[in-house]
Amino acid sequence: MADICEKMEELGVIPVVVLNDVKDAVPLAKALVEGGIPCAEVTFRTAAAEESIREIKKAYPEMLLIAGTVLTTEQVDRAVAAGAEMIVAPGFDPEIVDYCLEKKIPVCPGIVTPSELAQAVKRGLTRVKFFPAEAAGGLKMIKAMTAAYTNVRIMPTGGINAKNITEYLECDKIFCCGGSWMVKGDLIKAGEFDKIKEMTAEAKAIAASVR
Ligand SMILES: O=C(O)C(=O)C[C@H](O)[C@H](O)COP(=O)(O)O
Repeated sequence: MADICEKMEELGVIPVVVLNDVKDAVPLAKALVEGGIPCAEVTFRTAAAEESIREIKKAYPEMLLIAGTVLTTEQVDRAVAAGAEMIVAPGFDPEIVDYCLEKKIPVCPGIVTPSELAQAVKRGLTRVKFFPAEAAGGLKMIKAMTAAYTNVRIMPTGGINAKNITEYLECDKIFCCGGSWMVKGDLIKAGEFDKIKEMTAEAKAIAASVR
């Protein structure tokens, strides 16, 4: 878990991807790698997620692949078997978190409130996702909450973009940010992988300028 979180911190930005068609998986991965962010959180919002992770892992074994929107333990197993190295979810589901901890699968659940954060801390987690970040109080909320839970660092996701990511990354309570702005569904659908590469490189440059 520590190695993966370290990698995430180095990257600064985790692209959150929704893939509707497996054929887009490798071109998208290529754009991310060439743009300088060899990482993707592939969300289990679509049926293509599992196979997409498998295809990307085959083509780019060095990429850090995270499974997102994992809502069942069955999806945990499928994601890991396909090559995902970490499980992420939008919310805190004790069943999924405990399942991952028991199987020693790195897990980064979503939290929004101190009560949810307390559940994570109780289980020994020191890295959590804060989702939906902007809608749930953004940086102000993160700073207030982590003042009480000093050992925890946060990955805000939801509403983060090239304009507001700098202020998030400047906060030492934040280890990285998740976001979909550089891998938007319409760009993938239109096959605009050059544009994705360009926006990924821009995201990478912003993160590098802060860290
Ligand atoms: O599905 C998950 O595991 C999530 O936590 C949700 C995603 O991370 C956000 O939907 C990305 O948010 P945007 O960058 O605003 O598009």
